[in-house]
Amino acid sequence: MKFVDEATIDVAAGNGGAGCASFRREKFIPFGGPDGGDGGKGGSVWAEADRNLNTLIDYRYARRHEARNGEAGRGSDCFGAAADDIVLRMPIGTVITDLETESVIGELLEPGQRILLAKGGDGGFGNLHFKTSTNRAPRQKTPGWPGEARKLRLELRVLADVGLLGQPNAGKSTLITAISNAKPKIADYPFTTLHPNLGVVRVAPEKSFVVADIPGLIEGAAEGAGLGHQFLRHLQRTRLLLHVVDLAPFDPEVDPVKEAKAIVAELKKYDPGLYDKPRWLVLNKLDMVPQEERAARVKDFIKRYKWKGPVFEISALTREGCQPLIHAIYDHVAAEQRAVVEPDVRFDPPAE
Ligand SMILES: Nc1nc2c(ncn2[C@@H]2O[C@H](COP(=O)(O)OP(=O)(O)OP(=O)(O)O)[C@@H](O)[C@H]2O)c(=O)[nH]1
Repeated sequence: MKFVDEATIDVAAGNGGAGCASFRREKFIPFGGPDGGDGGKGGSVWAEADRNLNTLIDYRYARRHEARNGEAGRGSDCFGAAADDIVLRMPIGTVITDLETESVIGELLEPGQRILLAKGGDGGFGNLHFKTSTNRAPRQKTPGWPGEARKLRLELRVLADVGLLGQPNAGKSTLITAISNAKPKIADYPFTTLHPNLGVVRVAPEKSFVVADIPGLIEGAAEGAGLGHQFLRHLQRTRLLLHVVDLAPFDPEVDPVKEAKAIVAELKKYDPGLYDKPRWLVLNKLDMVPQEERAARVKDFIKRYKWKGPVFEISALTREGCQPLIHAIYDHVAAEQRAVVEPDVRFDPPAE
């Protein structure tokens, strides 16, 4: 799966229709007044977020999108018809940038959200418009205004619902592979995650969420040493962070509590927004801990780490404990989604 999906398109709104200069010409009315109508407005071009789309691929082929011009005004007080707007449907997470000014026009974040890409030109004035008490037979009319035209870059930032945080080698890639459709590169040496791994986790046919690795978030990342900068942006809408901890480090000198604290300190320094997200602890590699020692090891970790939030004990390798984890994640993500959608639902208080 390609992480960033991009396309460049041209959009052109319609021009406004020209105003008309005309005079009433009727039998028995010798000096009919002006009756030239205004031109119609040109169609505008909009982007609209559609939750059923997940790629910009169509825009790599269909690159030019033009709305129609407004109709010209006519005599007999006829105003030109406005042209219809056109609406380009795009996936949620699309960022739209004006290529000429390099400024971001907007980002589609919620289903149904619309962003104006190019405004249709207003219609010109017909001579009807210029009639005054002193000039009863104006011949003026104005052409329609031109519609806006722009060259745009569309960039899809996949918005992960869940971000994975953890020291290199904690088992993040293995966990993503265990629970999702992603096939990240896994190696038993640190820093294998050079690209963010993304996976769709399907809990049931219509129930899924997106999980993403947060790569290279290592000590020093906040100063720019890590690889995470670019990608952390994509995690801004993440609803939950899973902090994956290697509970059975290969090197006995390594203390998982210290490691965990270091990562979280880094996160706080780098991105307070992400730091404030709900965070769950995922204690990994339990298959490496003898059965009889597990409970004590987990208890000791939680106590020394002073952790009060949710804890999951898993082995990403054997997949033990992964099912309860993904169901809990789904419930959390779905509840948060409802919370986002709910303000749209009107609630009428009962009549007194
Ligand atoms: N025994 C055991 N080994 C695991 C488990 N999860 C991961 N590993 C191993 O730990 C090593 C590192 O795992 P990765 O999934 O690559 O770790 P990561 O956190 O993605 O590491 P980076 O990509 O370097 O950030 C690999 O050799 C995995 O096979 C587990 O639950 N049990």
